[in-house]
Amino acid sequence: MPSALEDELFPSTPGKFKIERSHGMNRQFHRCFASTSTMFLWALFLIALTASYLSFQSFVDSGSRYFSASWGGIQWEKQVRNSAQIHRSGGMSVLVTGAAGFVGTHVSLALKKRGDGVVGIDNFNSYYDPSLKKARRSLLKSHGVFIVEGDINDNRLLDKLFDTVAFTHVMHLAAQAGVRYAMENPHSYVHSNIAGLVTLLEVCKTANPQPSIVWASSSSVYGLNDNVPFSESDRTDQPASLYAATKKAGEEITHTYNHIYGLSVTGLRFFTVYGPWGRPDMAYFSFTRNILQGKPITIYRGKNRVDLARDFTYIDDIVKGCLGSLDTSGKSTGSGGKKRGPAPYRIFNLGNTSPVTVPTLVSILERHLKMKAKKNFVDMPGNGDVPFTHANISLARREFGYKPTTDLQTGLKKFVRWYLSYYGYNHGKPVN
Ligand SMILES: O=C(O)[C@H]1O[C@H](OP(=O)(O)OP(=O)(O)OC[C@H]2O[C@@H](n3ccc(=O)[nH]c3=O)[C@H](O)[C@@H]2O)[C@H](O)[C@@H](O)[C@H]1O
Repeated sequence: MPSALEDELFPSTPGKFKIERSHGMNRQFHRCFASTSTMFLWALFLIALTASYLSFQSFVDSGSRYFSASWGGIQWEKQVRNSAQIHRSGGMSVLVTGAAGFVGTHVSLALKKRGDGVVGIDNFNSYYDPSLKKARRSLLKSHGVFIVEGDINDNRLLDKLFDTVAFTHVMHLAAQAGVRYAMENPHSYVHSNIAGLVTLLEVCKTANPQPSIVWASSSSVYGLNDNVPFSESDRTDQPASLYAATKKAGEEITHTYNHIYGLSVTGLRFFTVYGPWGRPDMAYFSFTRNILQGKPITIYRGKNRVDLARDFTYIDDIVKGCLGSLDTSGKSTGSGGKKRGPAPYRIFNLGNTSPVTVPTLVSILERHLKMKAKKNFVDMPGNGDVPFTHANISLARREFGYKPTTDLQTGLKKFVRWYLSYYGYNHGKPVN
């Protein structure tokens, strides 16, 4: 039996076996052997502990995934199928991504109203106030459109949706929007506009039947192009923001899937879309809020104090363009993940064809709100903005009769009416 002194000198805790005094070889050999076997036992113990920890973790992971999943189950499938039901002859069943977004809500509603089946998907992220997205969801729900809460990067969810419904079309509007925010959070653009897009295309390519895809590109792809008005054939290889670069990448990525897998693809270059239920991060929206609250607004100016201008496009015109694109999209040709023949690949500008300067936008808002703005003019910071946009829309006009009919004056009047009915005059002001 080892003595207490021995215990003190040769503690049994592995890793602490340091003391080697004047003991004989025999004893050292004995200790060494003893420590090796102890260490071996400890190693075994640690391996067993790690293994059981890992399997526990994976159990917890899959368990929490199962329990926290907001989709799946008989009731859920029933809601998806009901929402996707077509109520007109020759109608389509459309999966709308970003359905709780600005354009997504309007397009979903228009499709549903004319008798098409619509299922939405949206991740309800907090890029801007999610309560506005939830209000849009309620609006859609009241018209029989169900929005699944989930991310387009979740291929299991997308597979499940395609297992549940044979979607004829995908209207892909989910994206990280905003030109200037790309400097703050670049990875969110890669996550949604690139990784999410690829995940969606991977699912579409293997779906049977393959859906036709219409998706939101952006006027920002024209970047530093200064041919006016912007035509689809103009160069788009000089993006001025990461947002624009990810949208341009989307055009190339969708081309690849069209080329290899026979997916029918239509990319729509939207020009600064505005209107009721719009995006609070956009200038017309935040200007309205600030004017009503008596707060100053910042108006960017270009080189040599030239006013910036945008081809502001009213949401109802954009919706017509989206529906026209879906109706003329042509079929995908692949099946079983294999291309069976060439499929359409199209790109269209959806703009208004009459650019308006930002100060003019502000003066229209002042008139509708019957309030003066406190204006700060600032030189355009180098944050991704371009000086002007102007769409040539002849291609969309030729293909599906696209013809915008709402000028900025009329469109902003409708926006202000909606804004005041939704938020009231006191939006953001403390109630006394
Ligand atoms: O067509 C597009 O593809 C894009 O349109 C939209 O981008 P933009 O055209 O930049 O719209 P928006 O932010 O409303 O700024 C409008 C003008 O106000 C100026 N602006 C802006 C903010 C401000 O505080 N001051 C200001 O002068 C600003 O310099 C600009 O001149 C979408 O947001 C984008 O997601 C994308 O879809």
